[in-house]
Amino acid sequence: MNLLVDAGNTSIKFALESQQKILRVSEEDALSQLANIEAVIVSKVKEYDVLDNIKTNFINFGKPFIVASVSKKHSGVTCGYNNIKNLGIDRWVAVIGACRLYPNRNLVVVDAGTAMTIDAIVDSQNHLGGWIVPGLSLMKQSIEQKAPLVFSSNESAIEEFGTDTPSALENGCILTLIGSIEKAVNLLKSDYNSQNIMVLLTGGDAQTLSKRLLIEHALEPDLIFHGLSEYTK
Ligand SMILES: Nc1ncnc2c1ncn2[C@@H]1O[C@H](COP(=O)(O)OP(=O)(O)O)[C@@H](O)[C@H]1O
Ligand SMILES: CC(C)(COP(=O)(O)O)[C@@H](O)C(=O)NCCC(=O)O
Ligand SMILES: [K+]
Repeated sequence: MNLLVDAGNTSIKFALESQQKILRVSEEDALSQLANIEAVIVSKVKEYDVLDNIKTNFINFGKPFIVASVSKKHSGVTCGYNNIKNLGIDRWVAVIGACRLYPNRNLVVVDAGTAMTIDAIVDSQNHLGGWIVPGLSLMKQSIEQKAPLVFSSNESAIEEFGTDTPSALENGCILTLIGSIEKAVNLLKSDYNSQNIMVLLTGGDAQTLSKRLLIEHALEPDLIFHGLSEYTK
């Protein structure tokens, strides 16, 4: 059994993996299982103290603690970045996970976390690159911080055109994110002659976006973990 870790900019998530089967667990449960873990594989875009503790524990017992990194090619997928070192590892493992789960589709991989990232993959192995935009919370917070008259509420209505400030803000930000996903799909169709496109949504705001995305898509909350499990081979 392996421990997979997704250390994002907002939160750190854990999963246990055995023979490619993935089970999400709490930090507490992950730590309580350490003695039974053979290897730890980590995607991190930010440092967390708990990771240092796990690493020390693992190294003391002579067990592998693997920090995943981007390579030009992994599991048959070619990285589209010119300088691969600059691509976020969370994006790269999500791309690898997506290609594993949907080997016969052209893909738009959306990780709606602190930032929302979009990555395009054609011919099930050719990563073209992508976009980084502010995530939903960040987008709303940044306007609220700079414009004192703009405020949000937990009760804003779902509507196309907002009829009060919280609703205008919430719907504007969500539909901005939706618009960029649709733009990526349209670009793949028009400029890359791609058919058979699948949009995959992961990250903390995946469900919120799913409700407003009218084109074919799938929720894949464990995409990063599926990608990390390719690093155990
Ligand atoms: N209960 C929640 N706690 C924190 N963030 C949440 C919650 N529900 C939705 N979100 C949204 O999810 C985002 C974080 O998603 P996540 O995938 O964990 O990000 P990251 O991978 O960057 O750590 C937040 O920016 C916020 O917009
Ligand atoms: C774009 C990101 C901040 C997204 O991080 P997240 O929102 O998932 O925490 C992360 O993938 C990152 O730091 N990327 C490095 C820059 C790049 O991918 O080009
Ligand atoms: K993200």
